[in-house]
This record gives sequence, C-alpha cells and structure tokens, in this order.
Amino acid sequence: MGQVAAGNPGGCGFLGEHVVRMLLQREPRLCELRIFDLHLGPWLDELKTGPVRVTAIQGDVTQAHEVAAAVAGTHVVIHTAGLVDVFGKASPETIHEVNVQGWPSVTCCGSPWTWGRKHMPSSTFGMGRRKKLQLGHSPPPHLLPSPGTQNVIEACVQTGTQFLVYTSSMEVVGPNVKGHPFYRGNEDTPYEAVHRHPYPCSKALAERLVLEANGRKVRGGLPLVTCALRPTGIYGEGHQIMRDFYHQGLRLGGRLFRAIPASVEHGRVYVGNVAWMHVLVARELEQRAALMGGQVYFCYDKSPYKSYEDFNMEFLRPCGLRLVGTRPLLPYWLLVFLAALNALLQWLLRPLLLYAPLLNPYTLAVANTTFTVSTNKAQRHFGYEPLFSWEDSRTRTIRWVQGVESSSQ
Ligand SMILES: NC(=O)c1ccc[n+]([C@@H]2O[C@H](COP(=O)([O-])OP(=O)(O)OC[C@H]3O[C@@H](n4cnc5c(N)ncnc54)[C@H](O)[C@@H]3O)[C@@H](O)[C@H]2O)c1
Ligand SMILES: C[C@@H](CO)CCC[C@@H](C)[C@H]1CC[C@H]2[C@@H]3[C@H](O)C=C4C[C@@H](O)CC[C@]4(C)[C@H]3CC[C@]12C
Repeated sequence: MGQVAAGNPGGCGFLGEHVVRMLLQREPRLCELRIFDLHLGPWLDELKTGPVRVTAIQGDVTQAHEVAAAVAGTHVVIHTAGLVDVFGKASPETIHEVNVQGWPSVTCCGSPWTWGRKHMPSSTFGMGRRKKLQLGHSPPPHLLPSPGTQNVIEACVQTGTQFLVYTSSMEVVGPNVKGHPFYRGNEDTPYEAVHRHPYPCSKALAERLVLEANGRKVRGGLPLVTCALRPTGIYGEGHQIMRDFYHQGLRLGGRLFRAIPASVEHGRVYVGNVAWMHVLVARELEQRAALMGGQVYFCYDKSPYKSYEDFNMEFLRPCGLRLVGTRPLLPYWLLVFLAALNALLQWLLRPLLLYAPLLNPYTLAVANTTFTVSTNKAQRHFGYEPLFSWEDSRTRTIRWVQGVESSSQ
C-alpha cells in the first residue's frame, strides 16, 4: 500500500485523541486523516500545520449520510466512537443507538431479548426494581433505525473502504452477571459471557456486527477486512475517572478509603499502548488480512496486576493521596446496600436531576470481580510489543495527574 488516508470516528475522545496523535507520529505513509466526532476538541487546531492533511468533521455516527461522507475515500477506518456509560447518565436506548445499530432483534450475550416486542433487559443487573421499558409493537420515533457501528460498517461497504478496526472492550467477555473470575485469561479462554447492563451488551453486539462484516464485498468488489481490539480498563493522560478519584481524594483531605479487597485483580492497560496497537493493526491488516480478518485481540501491556484501587494509587500516591485501610473499611453487604440505594435514588430523582455516582450495582460488581488478561496473540499475529514500558506509562500518568492538580488550583 502506498499513501494512506485514515478515518477516525470518535477521534476526540480519551482514546481517540491518543490514536490520532499516534497515527501522526508513527505512521509515515499517512497522507490524510479525517477525525469525525460529535464534539471537536480545540487541540485539533495544532495538528493542522503538519505535513498530513488533517480534517476535523463534526458529525454523529447515528447519521448514516454523515458517516458515509466522512469515510468516503479512506483506506482504513479506526472506529473508537462510542457512548461509554456505566453510571446511568444515558438511556439504554441511546447507548444502543450510538454503539450498535437501530431497531434490532438480537441475542444479547446469551440471553435472548427483542427490542420493541417485549422489553429491554433491566439496565442494571441485580436490581429487581429497575423500571423496564415497555414498548409496543411498532417502534417509538426515538427508536427508529439510526445505527452507530452499523453505519460505520455500511459506510465502508458503500464507499469502498476495505479495512475497519473496531475498539471493542474487555466487557464483551466480562465480568459476567454471575461474578465469575477471569484470571489471566486469553482470547480463547472459555468464559460464560452473560450481561444485562446496556453498555457491555452494546459492545458485544457491535463487536459481533464488525466481525460478521469481515469478508463482505465493498464497493469495487474487494472484501472488507475487520478486526476488534478489546482493551481492559484504560488509564493514562485524559482519563476522566482517574481525575474524579483524584478530586474526590482532595475533597476528603488527601485520603481515599479502601472499598475493594486488594486480592481482586483488575486488568489495566496504558492508553498509549492501546493507541499503538490500533495503529499497528491498521497498518498490518492489508498484508495479513487472512490471518487477522475477523479476529479479536485483547489490548495488553506490562502494567502490573492489582486491584482497581491499588492500581490507581500508583499515580495518586505520588500526587499526595493515600489509601486508608489494608482491608475494605465497609463490609461488602453494606457496599451492596449503598450501591442499590444509589440506583434507587437515581431512578427516583431522574425527573428532577441526573444523579450518577461512581458506585452502583454494576460498577461495584465490575470492580469486585477479578478480570485480568495474559496473552501474546497480538504479538504473534502482527508483531505488537508495548511502545511504553510500565515505568514510562506510570511517569506520564503521574505527570498528567499533577497537571490536573495545578490547572484546577
Ligand atoms: N475507557 C476505557 O477504559 C475503555 C476500555 C475498553 C474499551 N473502551 C472503548 O474505547 C472507545 C473509546 O472510549 P473512550 O474511553 O475514549 O471514551 P470517550 O467518551 O472519551 O470517547 C468516545 C468518543 O466518541 C464520541 N462520540 C460519542 N457519541 C458519538 C456519536 N453519536 N457520534 C460521533 N461521535 C460520538 C465522543 O464525543 C467521544 O469523543 C469506546 O468505544 C469504548 O467502549 C474504553
Ligand atoms: C466501588 C468503588 C470504590 O472505590 C470503585 C468503583 C470503580 C468503578 C467506577 C470502576 C471499576 C472498574 C471500571 C471499569 C473497567 O475498568 C473497565 C471498563 C471497560 C470500558 O469498556 C469502559 C469503562 C469500564 C466499564 C470501567 C468503568 C469504571 C469502573 C467500573
């Protein structure tokens, strides 16, 4: 392949910005980059003076014509756009609409459910009181087909873009609703992937759409080559939840309180390495289409296996915070109760205001279930090695948190 034009829906998000910068720094054949996002960041202006033609397009992935216009003429699309919401800020319909497609009749990760015929799955598992969405036989106007990921696939097919890289998530696999541990698993590890929360359901469905599209003929007759990358919990510069924990710690007088046992390991991966993996896949898909097409890859690096809270302290401790307690300060049943209370309050307050705290039954279950990966599939298939060592990733993230501190003073 000669010169490359790339499209990046979601290019202004946390991961998307790193992918954009990585493409510009590390892909010498790149001649044009189209960044497509609902919200364009001011940092894009600084990119427009370099040798690569950078076009920022404000648009919505649920609008087919906007996506097709942005994708037309590109060689490769890196689809990082998505609604990442595990806190109940967006409705399940909106999450599905942006992350997957419009009006599906689908199987959600093992449990069959049909949109529009009966009801949506309860959006927060373990919550019997969650209001179910009762729908009639014809879709209400806000649920009429207006696909997100489906639009990206169709845009590639219609305009002749042959390579599609999709940012999936570890959540496609788990943790599942049963809280089964996934300990140092790889892409072939058997695991019962059963979800009810809209976010993992939407990611699983979208991933399946992308993988099933592998081999479809695009305009011009060549086959579409797709693959999906599954990051674990991403951290690094720009990570909103890390910022939230940092501010919470400052409010609590420089302390955070342990809620999760240190023995529960949660997989994490540095954003720069996730971005690097996307760039490598985009580069290698053409040469290794037979091997990589239709495949999934966990995103991994040398970040240590730790609990979610202990891992965050790797960055927050050097910024002056401490984690109080060697064991959880509250008994687990009380956390479960508080999480359920938060969910109830969210539901009761919804007509008046958006109450979306970090702790809810879903986030508690994810944080409290071991989920770690150990694999070399990306190394075997396309030669991936992490670009940033753990020490580098740690230093960069600490420096960023320290910047957050000074910019908020
Ligand atoms: N953050 C993580 O820990 C993590 C882990 C695994 C997978 N992922 C996946 O990585 C991707 C990026 O996540 P992120 O953490 O950077 O999230 P983010 O919210 O920072 O970025 C998502 C981007 O998508 C854009 N977007 C949302 N709706 C859109 C729409 N309708 N049209 C166009 N653009 C739209 C947003 O404006 C945003 O810029 C997502 O698909 C997410 O599921 C994230
Ligand atoms: C119980 C609290 C006490 O301190 C801790 C709550 C932490 C949670 C808010 C986060 C724990 C695990 C996170 C998720 C995980 O890292 C992987 C994800 C996959 C990705 O696709 C989207 C983000 C997320 C779901 C991430 C969200 C925040 C946590 C649930």
